[in-house]
Amino acid sequence: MSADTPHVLVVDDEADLRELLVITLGRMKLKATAAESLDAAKAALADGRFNLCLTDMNLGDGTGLELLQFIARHCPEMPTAVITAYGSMETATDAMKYGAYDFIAKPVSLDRLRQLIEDGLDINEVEDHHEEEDNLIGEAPSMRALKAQVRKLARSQAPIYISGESGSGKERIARLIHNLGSRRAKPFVAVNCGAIPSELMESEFFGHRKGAFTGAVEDRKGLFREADGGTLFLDEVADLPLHMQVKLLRAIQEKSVRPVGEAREFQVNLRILCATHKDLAQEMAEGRFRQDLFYRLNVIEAHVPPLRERQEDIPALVGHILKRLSEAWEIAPPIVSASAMKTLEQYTYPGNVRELENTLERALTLCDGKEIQEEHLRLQTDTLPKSATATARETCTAPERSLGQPLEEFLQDIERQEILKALDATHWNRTAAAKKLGMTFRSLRYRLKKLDLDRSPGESE
Ligand SMILES: Nc1ncnc2c1ncn2[C@@H]1O[C@H](COP(=O)(O)OP(=O)(O)OP(=O)(O)O)[C@@H](O)[C@H]1O
Repeated sequence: MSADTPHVLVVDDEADLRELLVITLGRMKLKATAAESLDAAKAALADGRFNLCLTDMNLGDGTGLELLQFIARHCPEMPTAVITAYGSMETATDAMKYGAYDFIAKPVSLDRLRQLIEDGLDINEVEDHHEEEDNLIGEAPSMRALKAQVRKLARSQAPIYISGESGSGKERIARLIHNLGSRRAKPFVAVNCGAIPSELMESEFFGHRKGAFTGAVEDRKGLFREADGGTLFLDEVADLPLHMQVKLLRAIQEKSVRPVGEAREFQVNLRILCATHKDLAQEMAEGRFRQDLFYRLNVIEAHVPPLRERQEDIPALVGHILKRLSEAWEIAPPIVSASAMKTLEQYTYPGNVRELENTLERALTLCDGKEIQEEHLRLQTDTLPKSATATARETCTAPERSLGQPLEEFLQDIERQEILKALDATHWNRTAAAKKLGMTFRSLRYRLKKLDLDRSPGESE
């Protein structure tokens, strides 16, 4: 073994398990040191440098949680995983809150153990991927703290609940956690739970067999299996109907799914991240969100601050967004006049970064392509912000059905116009827009997707 061979510390008071772990590590060509108690582990850590630690939760003279606390103080960079008794999810959750990157339940499966060790050692490589962070603009203290938290969370396998207002960047944070973590080479699958009609949800999530129901013309894998090995991001998770919450909980607990119309179960290995602009704790308190699922998903919370609380980041965001838009539009990036920038900095953005994007997109449409001036922003309180799409549509009067135009298409035009009007009037706050339109948030999300209005042009996938 060379000096570069990763060195793993194994802590367990049960001699049999300790031995099994040491043998497995040896077969993986890794160096192992075993400690039989909390004190012995502390002494080993004080003596040598380790790339990874695997610890049992019961250590005779202490607990795995105490060891995690010691590690957090003395060697926070070292990834640590815990071994828990069968079925004790609460302990596993606690351990992840104390900084463990993952856990493995007894009886220990060798395949799972190998995966756990590989993931842990891969964490050391994560540091090389910092350029990913360049896509997350924000140097305000709250954003710096969030980035530091994201770096830590990327090293863990814990489920994360990302809270924050609509358009504040929750999905972007989820992607960053994935891209910085050990699953980065595997898929990141984002699903908007509010946009899937309730009756299609089970088959969207878990897949179906051809012929399982009318319309199931071919086999479908489902999002869980598409994300296998990677990360599944459940956006607007509070919009999941209760019957799906039960099924989701089961899939997470069993780490397996059964497609509709299929007799077999399929194992899945994924990390779940979720987000909602709603207050999930309140949804739970009011009985709309299952408590058991809440605790399973919300092991650690990351909060994305609203844009109005980090106004110092606005100039950098403006530069970043205009660069992206001008690349997509194949034009040179425009300059922003000093007074326009001042207005942009002072505005409060109920729709957060997405509203800033829409504002700039509209301004870019309205300006001469060289300089964005204050009047192109339309952010004065007496003039509500509008989307570029809406501005373009403003030039048309009420739609008139042209000869031969299919009725369906004509009705969609009207639907699109009404939705854009409501979104403009509410600063692209979709909850408020849905209310204004007299429909549920879920239904609005569904229509936005259907009409291809859920993403601004130039926005990358
Ligand atoms: N810090 C940031 N730096 C650069 N772009 C950002 C940042 N935050 C958000 N964005 C951009 O703003 C838009 C909205 O972000 P995102 O979709 O992540 O928000 P969200 O909170 O998930 O929204 P929703 O609640 O509607 O799902 C995206 O185009 C995203 O790329």
